[in-house]
Amino acid sequence: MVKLVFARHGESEWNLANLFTGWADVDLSEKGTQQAKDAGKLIKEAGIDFDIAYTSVLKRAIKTTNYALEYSDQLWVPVVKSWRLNERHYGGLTGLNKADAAAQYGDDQVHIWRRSYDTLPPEMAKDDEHSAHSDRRYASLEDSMIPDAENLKVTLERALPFWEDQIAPSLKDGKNVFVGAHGNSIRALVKHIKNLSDDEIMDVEIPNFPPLVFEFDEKLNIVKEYYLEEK
Ligand SMILES: O=C(O)[C@@H](CO)OP(=O)(O)O
Repeated sequence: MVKLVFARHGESEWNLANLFTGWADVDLSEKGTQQAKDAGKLIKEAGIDFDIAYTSVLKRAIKTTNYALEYSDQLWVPVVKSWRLNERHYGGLTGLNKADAAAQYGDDQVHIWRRSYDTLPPEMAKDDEHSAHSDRRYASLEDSMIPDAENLKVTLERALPFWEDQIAPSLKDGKNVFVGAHGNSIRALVKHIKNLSDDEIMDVEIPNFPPLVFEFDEKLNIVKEYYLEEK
C-alpha cells in the first residue's frame, strides 16, 4: 500500500489578511509556520516515510514542505518543485480583500469566482506588479502558457501532466509521496483522483492543517482517505 500525503501550506500572511492570493508569492504567517511544523510532527507520529516530495514554486508551499520534512526527521528526501502545483491564478482579483470584493460584487459572484469549476475571474493586466510574465522563475515557459487568470478547470489541466508524469508513476513504483501545495491545486488533483463531478468539487475545502492522506493499491485505487490526527 502506498501513501500520498497532501499538505496545503500553513496559513499565509494573505490568508490572515483575507486577500485573494493565487500566484502572489507571500510568506507563511506565524500560525502558518507552526501548522507546517505540526504537520511534520503528525507525519512522524503516523510513521510515514517518504521517498519523494513535490511542491510548487511559491514560498508558502516550499517552506511548508521543508518544515514538514524537517519535523518528521526526513529533510534529506528529494524535493521536486514545479509551477504546475502552484495555487490557481486569481487574475485581477489578486490582492483584493475577499470581504470588500463581496461588498462590491455581491456574495454570489464572489462565491462563483472562488468555487465554480469553470468560471474565470477577470484577467490580470500583463503589467500588474504581480504578473508572472515578468517573473524570472517562469522564464523557461512559453509566454502563452503563463496564465493571466485561472479557474479550477484550467488549474487541473495544467496540474494533470505533473500528476501523470511524476506523481502517479512514483506511487506506481511503490514510493510514498508528499505533496506540499495549495488549496485549489490540491482540490484539482483530488477531483481527478476521486473522479468527482464539476458540482461535487465546489463543496470540497482543503484546510491549511492537518495533512490529507490517501492510501492506494498498486493500481492506484483508493483504499483509504483520512486527515492526520494527533494520537
Ligand atoms: O486566495 C487564494 O489564493 C485561495 C487560497 O487561499 O483562496 P480561495 O480559498 O478563495 O480559493
